[in-house]
Amino acid sequence: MSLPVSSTNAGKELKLLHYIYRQPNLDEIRGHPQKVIDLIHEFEKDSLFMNVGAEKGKVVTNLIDELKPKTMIELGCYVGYSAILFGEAVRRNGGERYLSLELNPEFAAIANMLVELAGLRDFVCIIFGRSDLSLHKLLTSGELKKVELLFIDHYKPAYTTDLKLCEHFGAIVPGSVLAADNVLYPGNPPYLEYVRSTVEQKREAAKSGPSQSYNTTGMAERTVESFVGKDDVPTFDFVGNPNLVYQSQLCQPEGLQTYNVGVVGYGFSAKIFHIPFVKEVPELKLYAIVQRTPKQDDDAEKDHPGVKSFRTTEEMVQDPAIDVVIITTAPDSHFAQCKLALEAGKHVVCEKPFTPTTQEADDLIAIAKKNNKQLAVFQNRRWDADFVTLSKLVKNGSLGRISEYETHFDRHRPEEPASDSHKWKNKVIPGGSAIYDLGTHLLDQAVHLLGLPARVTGFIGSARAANTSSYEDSFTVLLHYANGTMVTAKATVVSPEDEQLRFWVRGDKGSFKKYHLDIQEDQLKAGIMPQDKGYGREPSERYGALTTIQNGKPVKEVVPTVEPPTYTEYYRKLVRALNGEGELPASGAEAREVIRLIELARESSRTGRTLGV
Ligand SMILES: C[S@@+](CC[C@H](N)C(=O)[O-])C[C@H]1O[C@@H](n2cnc3c(N)ncnc32)[C@H](O)[C@@H]1O
Repeated sequence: MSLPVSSTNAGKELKLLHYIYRQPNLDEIRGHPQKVIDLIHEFEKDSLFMNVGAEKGKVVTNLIDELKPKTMIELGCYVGYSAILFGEAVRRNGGERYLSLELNPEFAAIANMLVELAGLRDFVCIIFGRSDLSLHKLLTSGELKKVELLFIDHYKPAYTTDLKLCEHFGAIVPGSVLAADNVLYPGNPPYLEYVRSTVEQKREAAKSGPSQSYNTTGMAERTVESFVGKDDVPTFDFVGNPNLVYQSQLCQPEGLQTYNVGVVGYGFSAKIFHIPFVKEVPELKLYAIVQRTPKQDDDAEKDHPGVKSFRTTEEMVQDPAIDVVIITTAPDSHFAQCKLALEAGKHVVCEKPFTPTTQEADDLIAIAKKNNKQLAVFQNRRWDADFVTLSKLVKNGSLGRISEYETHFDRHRPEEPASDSHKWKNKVIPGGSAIYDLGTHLLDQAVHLLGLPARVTGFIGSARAANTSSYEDSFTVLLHYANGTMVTAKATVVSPEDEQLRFWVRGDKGSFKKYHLDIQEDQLKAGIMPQDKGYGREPSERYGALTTIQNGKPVKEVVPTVEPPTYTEYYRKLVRALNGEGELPASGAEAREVIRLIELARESSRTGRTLGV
């Protein structure tokens, strides 16, 4: 039997280890599990870690306090967060040991060091290897006779097979308690079905014998392929003990507040940029969609059974069950739609560009305030992997003082779009044109990273030879900063390049150059969803390069694009803000500043003057 090679490399996990072990007060941390946990929380703010986390952790520590197990086992140790948190609770409750099973040798090694630092080395035992092999050894050697409390948090398809393994060896006894994470998100229908089946149902199913493969029904492809290769099979084929009866209880972390979401519009933006991400966040429930004219092959009701369907926003906002309204219609409708939703007492997420004018943005901000509702704007490109990578380089000083920040959104589409094209993106409407469409992304990123400039110069127009509609398809905007930094934000439709330049940022210590637009939009268009394997991850041939001067000579190194939290982070952050636990992912007030810069750039372009902000 071969040991599957884990596909995860432990880059950020190793950085976590360095971060913790480089703390100047290491001696004060040593022997204090909670201090190690706090440092893990502190470090993981910027990246995505797989820890069970504080809220769900509390559900399990409450169980430990109640059950006081002598031995507790967990499947899936990762870097040891739960082993430290739960190990300490088991020890505090008079327990004897905590066994933690982990497949990935790097994670197991990191966890060992953190457990040691937490002072739990003699209590928590991390067993490296795949869980079925480790469990088999523990059960057949007699080392583990019965399961008191089992925390299941590893490879989702193995939840049921590992449980059956324990059942087979008689380790599940009356009083055994299983705590399984992630059964709702990302979801584990076969496990839930198994523990909720009656004895009769299980006996019936057992007649066909062991399945010899994992049951992955209802699981996302990324879930099935994570940690192990997609062809992985369980090592043992046990039917388990169909005579056992489980009491199944769903434990939501205390205070898990959920929000019903209504989406206005059912076009590209709703389908690609909002609904898939709303569905990724457990606290958000896709509740309703406004689609003015459903068609045979384009019907929200059919695509999302069980989700309410409305024809108008007016009707939808009357539904008292809706908490958050997402506006995905064309920009010239944003003001009216946002106003309607805010005045009906809903929180609002407005697609970018926020509004055609600063005046409308200010009015909406005031309406939100008056109604005591949150108003956010979907500046999702703050979570582009390349922008997150660049931001890290700027913030950690790799580039030194930034003198030039060049940011592009160029394509080669020199032909004028057909006049019957229905896309607002090719029409002359308030809030239309490239500067509103693409400029909002580029300018928002620049302001998010560097702050507001002192002055603006704009050149806005069409790069196409034929432009009968007068649609402004291209722009160059210069942002002049008080400290001398110059931002050049450009988008054009005439750029016959094989690789389009995305960022070129130069400072007195280094220069970062990157080609290609972030991969998420293309993946979404190709049907690759946030839960799919590889979503958001940039292939290495698209990585950017950092050039620094060493010994008087330029030295170039490839900078791997970070694994981004993806656009899902926008909605996670929104939930935290709605819970009163942080800032909005991008507020109306922040988006208003971008609209102001656009207005100034347009005026500058019209008058040929550079304007103060
Ligand atoms: C969600 S993480 C566990 C998080 C951890 N319980 C915590 O809260 O800190 C899942 C872990 O399970 C490990 N894993 C996946 N499949 C496994 C298997 N078959 N046996 C043992 N560990 C496995 C992965 O390498 C990963 O580290």
